[in-house]
Amino acid sequence: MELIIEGVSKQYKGNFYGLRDLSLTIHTGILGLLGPNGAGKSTLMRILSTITQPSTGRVTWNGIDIAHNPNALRQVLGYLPQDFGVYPHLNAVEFLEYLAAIRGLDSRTARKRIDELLHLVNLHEVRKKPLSAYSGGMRQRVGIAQALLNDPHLLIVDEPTVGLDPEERIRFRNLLVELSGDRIVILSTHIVSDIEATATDIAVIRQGQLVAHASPSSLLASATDKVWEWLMPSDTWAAYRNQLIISSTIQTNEGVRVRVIADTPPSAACTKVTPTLEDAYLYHISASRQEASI
Ligand SMILES: Nc1ncnc2c1ncn2[C@@H]1O[C@H](COP(=O)(O)OP(=O)(O)OP(=O)(O)O)[C@@H](O)[C@H]1O
Repeated sequence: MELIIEGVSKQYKGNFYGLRDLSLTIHTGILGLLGPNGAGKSTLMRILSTITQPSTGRVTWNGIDIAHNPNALRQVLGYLPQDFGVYPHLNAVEFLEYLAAIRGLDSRTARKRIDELLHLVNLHEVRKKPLSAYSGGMRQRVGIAQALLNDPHLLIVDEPTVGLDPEERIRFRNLLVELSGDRIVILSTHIVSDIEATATDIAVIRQGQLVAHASPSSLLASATDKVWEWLMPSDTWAAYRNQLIISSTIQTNEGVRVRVIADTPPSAACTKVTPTLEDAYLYHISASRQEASI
């Protein structure tokens, strides 16, 4: 299984770009697609799910250009869009049966598959309740179930954990790991912890361009020697806050403990610390921002 994105740009009306010359090759496993708001994640997801076409460049699925033959991918695609809506008066079984019928599954196959999927997403016990009674996390799990109706080879989930509480977020992450198996899963998010424990590969995008593409361990390694901890008095902190790239701050009894991203220590008082994935993400985003401003 291979999804190749070659020099893809998406230009919207008014000379706005959603993507700019983005190239990426994706294989089996979970790709975490990380980027700040407006980076182009949804634009890329919509292109990969054949909802929209690139302005230039091409995407191939196992060698087939999806602009010329979208059905080759659609048949094996599962997609959970960012703004997934449900019919609140239907229950989970009715809703999934409705979607299965639209997608042309025969009713006997659909019933069996829906029963399996409701067990998988842990909603079997509440399958007869109207969806209006579901929590946000439960609705997202219905969303995943509908994306899996055709047992897809490519599963795309766009910012699935927005609005979920921490427990539901962890449950959703674990579900994605269970599902990854022998398929490509693309998980778009701006929350680093969503992909920390799940992704086999991470792509970072900013302003429509690819900033980094690596395994989580290589991404972590790329931020080695670039993360510093600085304990400074609370009244000094205000003078620095806009000059530094800050990964986190913790107020302590001794002052403010600041985690700073920088190529060299910003003060002799700093100590080098081991990077987290969040630090590495911030390092790549800020490096690309600096490059763009030169
Ligand atoms: N239909 C459109 N017309 C014009 N510009 C658009 C359109 N859709 C997206 N954009 C612009 O393209 C850029 C990328 O948007 P996109 O929604 O793909 O980003 P994103 O990374 O998914 O952001 P978020 O995390 O906020 O959802 C943004 O600058 C956005 O304003």
